[in-house]
Amino acid sequence: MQYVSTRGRAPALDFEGVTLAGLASDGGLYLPAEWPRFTADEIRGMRGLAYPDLATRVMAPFVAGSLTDDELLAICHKVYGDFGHAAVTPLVQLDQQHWLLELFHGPTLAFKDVALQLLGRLFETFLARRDQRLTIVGATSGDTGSAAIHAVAGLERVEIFMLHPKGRVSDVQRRQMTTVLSPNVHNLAIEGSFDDAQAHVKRMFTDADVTSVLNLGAVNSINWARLMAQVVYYFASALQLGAPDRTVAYSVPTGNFGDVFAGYVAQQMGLPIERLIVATNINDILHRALSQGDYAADGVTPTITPSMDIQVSSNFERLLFDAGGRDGAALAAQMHAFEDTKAMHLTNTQREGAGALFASARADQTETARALQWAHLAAGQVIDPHTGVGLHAARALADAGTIPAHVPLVTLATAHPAKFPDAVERAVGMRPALPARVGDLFGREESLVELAGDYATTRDYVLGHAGNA
Ligand SMILES: Cc1ncc(COP(=O)(O)O)c(C=O)c1O
Ligand SMILES: N[C@@H](CCOP(=O)(O)O)C(=O)O
Repeated sequence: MQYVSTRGRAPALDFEGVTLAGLASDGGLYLPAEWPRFTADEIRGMRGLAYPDLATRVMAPFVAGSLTDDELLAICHKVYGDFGHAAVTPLVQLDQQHWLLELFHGPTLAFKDVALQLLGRLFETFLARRDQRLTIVGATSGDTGSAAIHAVAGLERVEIFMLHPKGRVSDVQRRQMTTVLSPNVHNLAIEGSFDDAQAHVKRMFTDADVTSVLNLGAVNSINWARLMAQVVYYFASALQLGAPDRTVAYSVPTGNFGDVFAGYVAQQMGLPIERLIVATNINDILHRALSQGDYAADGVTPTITPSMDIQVSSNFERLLFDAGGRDGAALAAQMHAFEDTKAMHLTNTQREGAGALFASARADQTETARALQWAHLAAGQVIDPHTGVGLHAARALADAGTIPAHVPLVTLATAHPAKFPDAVERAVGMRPALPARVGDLFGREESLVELAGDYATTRDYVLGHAGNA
């Protein structure tokens, strides 16, 4: 399998190459040159497979040429054998139509573990093959950071610098990052928003002062391998609900557009997905883009769903490229104009390409709290606020008839409620306890460095400290 950049100028790479490269050298994001497709019979043949076997079946076409099926299967067994639930990503029924897909049974209690645990193993495998080291720079609004740190802490060939917006992640999220005291882990709290942190990270990949001395790698969803691993749970859940003989709809709490783009990939591969609902909080650039065609970032407002406090949404570029006819040069011009003005209009082709599959909705804080209350009272489930955004959108679009009543509607439960205990307690009157597997988080020592919000400060810190692990 070969991968091409959304901006059309970086060299095509194989799976090993894109996994280690992260961002393409032209500033674009890598995508498979073409979508592998399963027939209905092939999908039917996946019914009943255990998660590691299913994961191997779904991901095999993407890794072809870089890993054999046996190598991939061995990695999947190691990774998913350690999850806290035998089903890895269990489905929970809420009522006749609504389901939750619990994605938080990994080590750091968020959906990010499903992909990042795998990515850590892939880094190990490919770096050993090449006898290389990797310096990872990443940005997090709370969950990617801890999942990535847990995936690479202690790895001999990898060092990680993780940027988070100072004071804008929950205490549990921060401690899950800063209490990992491994010498190859650096936590940087920077002034500003997640968007600022993400912009610094992307800039480092195209900054010759950095790339001439460091072999940079990415753990954010700009890295294709992240999205590939997330495609699997769409297959796992849809198969349980009757696919390929029945369509299924999903509501996906969205920030960087990675998780929902993985749903788009599943549909391109032949999974019968009725609709993908893009659910945003009040930082609703994606809802505005999909409903009105205007993609305009106007500053981030902190909310009770901090992981989704994002306005510049990395993976939307992948959708604009694919749905817009895969014209790299045109997209590069569109993205450069957006970088200058922070606004762009979607073309008709892009709107039509996206409109057939995607619907969108936004939830304010009151609506989010009401969704938590409904899940608790009507279905006995305590859910996290990000999942609440998704559930609000799911119920709103089902009530409006956008999703027909006979179509099962799955909301992705992206984090464990104990990661956001204050917001959950305010909404439902009870404080969710941290599962025993995260241990004594509040009794541990923290280590982090606070930095000013400008690019040069972050870059100089990384250059000054890389290689000292
Ligand atoms: C708990 C939670 N829900 C939802 C999201 C949004 O996912 P994505 O950025 O893939 O759209 C995030 C962050 O990415 C998250 O941490
Ligand atoms: N919500 C994310 C933001 C980064 O998203 P990613 O999926 O691109 O890594 C977080 O929790 O850090």
